[in-house]
This record gives sequence, structure tokens and C-alpha cells, in this order.
Amino acid sequence: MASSLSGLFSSSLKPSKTLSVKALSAPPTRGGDSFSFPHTSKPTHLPLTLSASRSDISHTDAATAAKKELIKDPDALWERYLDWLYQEKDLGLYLDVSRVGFTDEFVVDMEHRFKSAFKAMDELEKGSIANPDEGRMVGHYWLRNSSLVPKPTLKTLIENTLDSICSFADDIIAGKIKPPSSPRFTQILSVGIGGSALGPQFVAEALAPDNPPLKIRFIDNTDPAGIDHQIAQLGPELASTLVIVISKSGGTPETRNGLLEVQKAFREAGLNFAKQGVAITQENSLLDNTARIEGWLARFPMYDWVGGRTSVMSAVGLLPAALQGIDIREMLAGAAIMDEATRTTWLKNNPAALLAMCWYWASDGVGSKDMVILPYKDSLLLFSRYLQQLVMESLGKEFDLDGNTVNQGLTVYGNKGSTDQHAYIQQLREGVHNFFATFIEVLRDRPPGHDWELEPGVTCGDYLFGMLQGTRSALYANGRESISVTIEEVTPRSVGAIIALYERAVGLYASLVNINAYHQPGVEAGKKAAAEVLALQKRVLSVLNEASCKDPVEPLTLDEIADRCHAPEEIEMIYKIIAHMSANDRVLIAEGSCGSPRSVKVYLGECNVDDMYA
Ligand SMILES: O=P(O)(O)OC[C@H]1O[C@H](O)[C@H](O)[C@@H](O)[C@@H]1O
Repeated sequence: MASSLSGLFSSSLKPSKTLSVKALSAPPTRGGDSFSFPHTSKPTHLPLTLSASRSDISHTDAATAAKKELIKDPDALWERYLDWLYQEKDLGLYLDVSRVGFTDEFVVDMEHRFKSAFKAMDELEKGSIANPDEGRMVGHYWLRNSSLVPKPTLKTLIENTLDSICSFADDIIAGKIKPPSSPRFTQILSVGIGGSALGPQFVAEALAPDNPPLKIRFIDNTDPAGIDHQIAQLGPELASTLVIVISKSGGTPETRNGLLEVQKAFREAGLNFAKQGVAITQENSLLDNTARIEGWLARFPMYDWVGGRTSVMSAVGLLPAALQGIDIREMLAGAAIMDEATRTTWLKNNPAALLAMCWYWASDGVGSKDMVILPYKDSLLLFSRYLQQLVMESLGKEFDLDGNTVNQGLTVYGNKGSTDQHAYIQQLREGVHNFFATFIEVLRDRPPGHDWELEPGVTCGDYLFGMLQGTRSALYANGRESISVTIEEVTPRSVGAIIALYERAVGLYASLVNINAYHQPGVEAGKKAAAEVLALQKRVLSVLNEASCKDPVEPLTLDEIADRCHAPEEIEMIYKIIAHMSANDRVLIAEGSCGSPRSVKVYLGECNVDDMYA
């Protein structure tokens, strides 16, 4: 029995809305009648009925063969463009997958995978334990539509938190809530890392006005010099800085260190940190309890059913955004519209499914090619960094849901166009073919009335447009595939929509490759290893302290230190620890022993008797 794409429209997974299916108007002949751009009406697609049945298709052969034969005929390309073009009219967002060479056979071949992906996503939104490794629900979609939550108490929590974020931000901006020694807050210092930084950073770069009510800066690492730089740049404005400490777990070492360093700066400036501190964390976390006990200005909740990399639509992203004067309800609205658009099981009308399908095709479902993200808009510079965590921390997994070793993933990199054309796009155009590109196109160059022709009939934005289209064509001409996501302009609504688009695409793709997208076991391993290095460092210091308290001081060789730490196998790490501490004047090298690491002798500058028996 001939299989067909109609399987993706099966009654068991009814599209979330009955779509009036009408034949897409015949694509205009080139140079034919004037063509109103498709965004004036949502194109609908007739289900493709294909003769080939899935059983007699060898995916690999067909796909491999097809990969070599990207379409060259412009008329055929134009028809493919129109046939697969997706557009969400309310958002002014559309998706072009025509420059990805998936075949009709491949689409049919993927039908069964998509059916289970759609089913799993539907159950996820209904509150299933979609993160089985941590036994958690996955509820970031509920943040944009609280009526979806499986428990009424969560609906109230989500709505009340949003209201409190908005009123707190309004009061801060209006000066109703102000610091002890300034007329109003003027700065935000966000302390957080990973998903507790990347979302707020992307949103700030994309949407903050030129002169925001509060200007934001970030401490997103445990680099002392980086922390010093941010505090130095604040200078006396530390007194009017709202410090937002963000940590879902409430115990991330880098964030804790940032907090302690900032509190030290407040003490040295004679400021009361609690009056300027806000915590965003899970209830009863170490951070939450610290903020409560110390009486910080405010605390906002995070939930165990929202992952760090999908938390930007929670207080994590919404509070910093609101304080910068960004319309967070518009962000949520854009995400909600995209969430609804990506609920359909109608493949061609589901932009997230289209993305997931393209990723699978382009990277063979095993991450064989990297995803290069190229927004041709300065304000979207951090989108690729944001997607690095969202995509790679979700998909980069050792095991699949059945416990098989798969080492899955999809590598993401990129910055912005046309800037990157003057950096690495040479390799993309002619070099190793190990990627597929994603162009993010923004049609609106400048606010209305602000444009200017730098030569007759040509604006700066025309160049940017031309560079994008030229690069897309040049890559395709050399067999390099690309996806294009187009938005009309960068607004809270469109930013909310593209975040939601990629969150859903990652979730669907994870189902296609049968992995849990919502945990991060590898990160825990890294945290554990770091803790072991610090524990070894403490033992080294204790051994050196004991030797340094002798009279005369007894400088020790690396071998002697390793021996006294009962860790001879760690001698290289001990050498690295000594090197780092020596560079920071925390250990001294004995005269005449500056030769090879084997002969170097070290000691501490002073003996700390209290630590002698630590
Ligand atoms: O928000 P926190 O609990 O401090 O976690 C910050 C980050 O820590 C780890 O790296 C996790 O893998 C990330 O997903 C998380 O965003």
C-alpha cells in the first residue's frame, strides 16, 4: 500500500487546528504576473502522496545519492522554495528549508519517527516525566501558557510570579524601590552562569534599548580579573546597582564565588549588599536561604520543571529584561504563538518539525555536520552562544533512552553576518564540508523614516541583505546546504518566537534520535572533577604549610609533596597546582631550584600555625 505524507496528518494525532487545505496558488511564472509576497496569506500545503512505500526504501542509499545531487535548475529551486516555505503570519516569521536536500523518500522514511516525537511532545506538555533520568516534568512551555499546567497550583504560581516580576520592575524603574544611598537604581549586575546567564545575555543584546532605565552587565564566570573588571566599571555606581544572583540549583560554585566577591566589594564600599540584592533560585536552595536569612531586597522562584537552558521565559530572563524596559509580555506572547504553531502534527506547517527534519537529514541523525548559526543582524550576535547551550547541552549525550551508547550531539557555532564572511566563511565556501548553515534574516533594517541611501538607490541594509543572499547562493552553488529563518524585525515578540522555535525543535529532534534532552549528566562529572582538584590543592597547601612551619623552613620537591599527599599518581596535577599558585605569589620557589619541574623546591611564604593540624 503506498505510503504517503498523509501519515503525518493521521487522525490519531489530529493537527491542533483543522487547516483548510487549498491548493497553493500556482507559483508565478518567472517574470510573470506581479507576485504578492507569501506573508500576506499563510500558504497551505497539500499532503504529498508518494508512490514509494517506506519498506522498499533504503534510507542510506537514497539519502546518500540525493545528497550529491542538490537541485541546480532555478525553476525547480523556485518551486521547491514555494512548496516548502513555512510562514507564521501573526509573527511575520518564515522558514525556508528549500536549500536542504532532503528527498520525498526521506520525509516518508521519517514519518514513524515524527509520529512518536509528536506524541512524546504532546505528553510532555501534559505533564509526563519527560526527563526520566531526573524524574522531572518539563514545563517551560507552561511559562507562556499557564492553562497547560497539569496542576492548578502551578498555574497560580506562574501567573503570580509574572505579576510580581512586572510590579517589582515597575517600582524599581519608577524609583519607588531604591538603594539606600542613591535616588534610584541605574545598573543591574547579573551574577549567574550557563542558563542563568546566556538567556539574559542574549535578550539584553537583542532587545535592550539604547538608553535602558537600568543598564545590565554580567559576571558569568569565576575569573577574578573578569569580576574585578565589572566592579571597576561600575565604580561609584555600585551604590545604585541592583545585583541579581541567578542560580536554579543555588549552589553553582562559579555563581557563589561571584556573589562572595561582589559582597566583598560592597563591604569595601561601605554598602549594605542585602538592600541591593535579589535572588532568583529554587525555593529553599542554599542561595534562597541565604537571601532570606540576610534579608535581601527580593527573591523570585525557579522551578525544578524548568531546565536552566530553557529558563529564559522564567524570572531568569524576564526580570532582567523587564528592568531594562523590555516588554516581557510581548516576549511571552511571541513564544506562545510559536508554541501553538509547533504543536501541529502537520509536518509542513510545523516549523520546529521542519528544523528537526533538516538537522536529521543534514547531520545523518548523528551530528555528522555542525550547525553554523549566521544572524545577519548585530543585535542577534549572542543567538549562537545561546543555542550552543540549548542545542549541545540537550543533544550532546552519551546514552540514548534505551541505554545504548550513542554519543549524540549537534555542534553549534557562529557569530554574525556579514562580519563572519571576513573570518571563517572562506572555509565554509570551499573548505571541509562538515556543516550546514542557518541564516537568520531580519527584513527591517532601521526604524521607519531612519533609512538613508549611501549611494543612489542603495542603503547599508541593502548591503547586509545582499551579503546574506550572496553567501546563501554561493554556499549552495558549492553543494553546501542552508536553512533560512526570516523575521520582519527584532522585537520582543519575534525574539520570544525564535527562542520557542528552537526549544521545540531541540525537543522534537531529541525524540527523533531517542535521547533525553532535559538532563546534563556530563556537567555534573565536570563539577565533581573540579572539586577533586580543589581538594588536592588543599592537601598540597597543608603539606607545604607543615614544612614551612619548621625551623629552618623545609622546601619540598614535587615528589616529596606528592608523597606526603599520598598521591604520587597526581604529581602532574600537583605540578600544575604549584605553577598556578607560584604565578599568584602564593608559593615560593627555593633559591637555586628553578631548574626542571623534577628539581624545583617550593615552600610557603609564611607558616600558618592554625592550619598545622587542619
Ligand atoms: O542555574 P544554576 O543551577 O546555577 O546552573 C547553571 C548551569 O549549571 C550547569 O552548567 C548546567 O549544566 C546548566 O544547565 C546550568 O544552566
